[in-house]
Amino acid sequence: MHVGELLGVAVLGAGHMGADHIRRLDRVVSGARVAAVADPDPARAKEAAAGIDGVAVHAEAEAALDAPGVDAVLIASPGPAHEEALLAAFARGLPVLCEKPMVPESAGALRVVEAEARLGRRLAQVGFMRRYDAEYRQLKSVLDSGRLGRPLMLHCVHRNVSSPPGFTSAMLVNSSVSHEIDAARWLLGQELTAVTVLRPRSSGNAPEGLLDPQFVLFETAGGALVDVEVFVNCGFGYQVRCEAVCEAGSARIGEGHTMVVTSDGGAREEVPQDYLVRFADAYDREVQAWVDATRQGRVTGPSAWDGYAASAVAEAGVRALVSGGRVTVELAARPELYADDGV
Ligand SMILES: NC(=O)C1=CN([C@@H]2O[C@H](COP(=O)(O)OP(=O)(O)OC[C@H]3O[C@@H](n4cnc5c(N)ncnc54)[C@H](O)[C@@H]3O)[C@@H](O)[C@H]2O)C=CC1
Ligand SMILES: O=C1[C@@H](O)[C@H](O)[C@@H](O)[C@H](O)[C@H]1O
Repeated sequence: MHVGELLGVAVLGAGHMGADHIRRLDRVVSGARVAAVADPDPARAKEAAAGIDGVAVHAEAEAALDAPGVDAVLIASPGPAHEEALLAAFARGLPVLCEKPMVPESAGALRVVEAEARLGRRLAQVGFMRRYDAEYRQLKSVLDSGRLGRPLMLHCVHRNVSSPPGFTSAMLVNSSVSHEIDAARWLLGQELTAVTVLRPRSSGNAPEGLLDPQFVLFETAGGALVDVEVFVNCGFGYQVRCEAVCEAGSARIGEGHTMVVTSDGGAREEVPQDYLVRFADAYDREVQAWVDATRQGRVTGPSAWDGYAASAVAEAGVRALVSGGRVTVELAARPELYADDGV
């Protein structure tokens, strides 16, 4: 692309997240345009691309990458399709914003890291949008300032109203808790080294056979503990909370984002119903930051290494869920390309 031109983005996957990112690229962020959309479901792709000028609609991801005017890729297909899409983008030298989990299995995530390391330059950013959320950023800056002392524990809550069809017990860890894994690594600046998953009695509102809720406990390289209550069929709202307990104080986020409605002699707090509402501003900032950096030829934000580390920790978590025991996290050697990642 030339200076001043809009960044032409191919969006792979036009489901919940893909359609929302297409709307965002088309109407919210500046400096970009949707150049192509790919989805094996042609009706979804056409509906998401409706009304956008000059967009090419394809059933195949690679055809969208090769469409005229494509300078970059946003991957919003299901996790198992990400590795192939990332490698195809790398083969074309295209910068990528890839929704989490980067690749659900750590072996595939490591292949992506190795492919990018062979290129010798970063092309991928992973969609851990909490790093762009105002409350999370405030928490990070309080922890980084040192005024609360050393962090000892993070207590986290991650609740969804209901899980989508096909959601498995493993996905509570490798899809939902992948956000807490990245947030904890980023907030604490420490790797997560071991995982234990406890399984209380499943909610009667969870689909048959789904282990929901779960209680996940991480140990960190610096001796802190991170606990996460994950409950994806809580039925009442989308709640994401995090409290950092430090040597000289604590800081808590996730109580906001509610509207208080007063009527009929009472007051009622309304809770957002999904992530598209709770994290709307974070997604906007994430995609704007990606577009801005990409237009300047830079790659910022969570890296492929962060994506790999999250997958390796989540994989240990799934093993802990199955075994009921404590599982240690094994990470590969970090390539030089990611030496400055901050964790
Ligand atoms: N950052 C966040 O908070 C969130 C991230 N996600 C992530 O976004 C991704 C997509 O999730 P959803 O939109 O909820 O799923 P979805 O099921 O609503 O949509 C996925 C779409 O991808 C299409 N698809 C399947 N294989 C494909 C391929 N090879 N190439 C292109 N398109 C393909 C499907 O036909 C479908 O339209 C996942 O990685 C998920 O983990 C999802 C929800 C929130
Ligand atoms: O990433 C997300 C979904 O894939 C996941 O299924 C949800 O549990 C999370 O809340 C959402 O942010």
